[in-house]
Amino acid sequence: MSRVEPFVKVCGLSTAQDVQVAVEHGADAIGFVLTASAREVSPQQAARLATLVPEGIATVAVFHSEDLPTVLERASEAQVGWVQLHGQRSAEDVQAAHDAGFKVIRAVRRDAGPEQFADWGEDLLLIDASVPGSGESWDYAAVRELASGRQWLVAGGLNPHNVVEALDLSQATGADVSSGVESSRGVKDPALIAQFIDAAKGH
Ligand SMILES: O=C(O)c1ccccc1N[C@@H]1O[C@H](COP(=O)(O)O)[C@@H](O)[C@H]1O
Repeated sequence: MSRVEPFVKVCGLSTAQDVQVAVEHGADAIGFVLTASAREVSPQQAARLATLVPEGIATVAVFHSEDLPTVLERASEAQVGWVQLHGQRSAEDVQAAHDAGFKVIRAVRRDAGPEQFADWGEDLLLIDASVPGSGESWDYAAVRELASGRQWLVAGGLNPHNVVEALDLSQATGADVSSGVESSRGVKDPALIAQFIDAAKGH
């Protein structure tokens, strides 16, 4: 039985080689972490890396607890098309990012209250482990009902070996990875990036 090809985002990239591998293997989105993290890059670094990403592949600036004006300022400097908002957010934040010309991934924790899974106008919902970027896996089937009918990405503890099962269990639209394609914390492994995308896309 054929299945729709999932949307694949690879996050926390900081080198040209990693971006090129992700692009060549068919990633749909490339994430640059612009918040405190082992993967943090400056908006200027992100802007340089974003020039390597062809049109049609989303460039995403990832934020945690920064307020919206800071998010918008840094994302503009990084010249990305999307922002990914973790932390305490509101529908007004999503609207403000849209008004500034960005598409929005709104991230919620897998154990968030049901109101967090409602449609706040975001372009994609992302359902993640309790601590984003920690490599922590979870019961990917648990939010299937809550997220049913939404366009959403499953994240948290994914790697080339479990991504297909996670997509099947969760019925998510796509998958997002960081730790699972690293050789050590914050250091991406190009071979793992390629394996992850190939596995997710069924190549
Ligand atoms: O990757 C980070 O360091 C990070 C920091 C702050 C907010 C989000 C972050 N990454 C997101 O976390 C998941 C990936 O988690 P994992 O490492 O694969 O378990 C993904 O949504 C990233 O965009």
